[in-house]
Amino acid sequence: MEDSYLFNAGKGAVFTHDGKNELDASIMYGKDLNAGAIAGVRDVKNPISLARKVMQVSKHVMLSGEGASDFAKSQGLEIVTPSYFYTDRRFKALQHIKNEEKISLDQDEKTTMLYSDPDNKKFGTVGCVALDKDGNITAGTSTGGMTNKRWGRIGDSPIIGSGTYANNKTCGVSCTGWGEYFIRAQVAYDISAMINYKGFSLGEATKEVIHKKLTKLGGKGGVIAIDKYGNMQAMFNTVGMYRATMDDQGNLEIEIYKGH
Ligand SMILES: NC(=O)C[C@H](N)C(=O)O
Repeated sequence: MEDSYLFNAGKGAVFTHDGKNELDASIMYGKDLNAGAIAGVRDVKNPISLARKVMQVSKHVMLSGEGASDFAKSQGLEIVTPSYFYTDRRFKALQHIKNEEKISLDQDEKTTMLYSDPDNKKFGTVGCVALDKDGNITAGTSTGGMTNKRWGRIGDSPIIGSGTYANNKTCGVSCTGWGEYFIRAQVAYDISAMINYKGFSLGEATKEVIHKKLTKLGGKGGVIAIDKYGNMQAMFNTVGMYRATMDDQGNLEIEIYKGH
């Protein structure tokens, strides 16, 4: 999905205020709670592969910027020129937001960042949660962040517990949405904690965190999640969220708007 220009991750990522693409990603393994994350990377073709290397090869959990790129090179990952990530559609979205910013200077900056970009209403971050036959859960998330971000802004996607979390005892979660709120609500970890400490089902936990906690804060977005029994859940408070599930028989379901 990072290689598809349609999603806000890898190729097709949104633009920063300065017209650059800065990529964030994270991955977590539920068996041993090992995790890897990278933030603000500009030249690594597949950010999620780099996050995975951080998890598997380094002693660290999170690397950022040029240091993360240096580590990618040392691991032989594919490096691209920053222009590889460019797409017209995303660049136009940045111009659109900047124009609106000029028109409505009195508007709250955060509101402008989110709502004046039509594409951003669907966010477009990519995420994956999986349960294997041995009961191991993995969660991963990759994103370009939010259009018009600046000052090295980092969202929830590379933050373990906010945008990504996995624990074999409970569930795996990957988030998309307005990152600042997902960080403040610790969305991914909180869903796992509700299952762990309160005995909630996956459905109850995702509903509580998205429709009560996050919504009350004013946050917009959603999660995909899978629990240790293989139950799958997509919960969001936006109009739609592109998602697909596949069971152990290979049955594929693809949905965009609210479920039936
Ligand atoms: N597109 C997204 O989902 C944005 C991401 N959650 C962020 O705030 O960086």
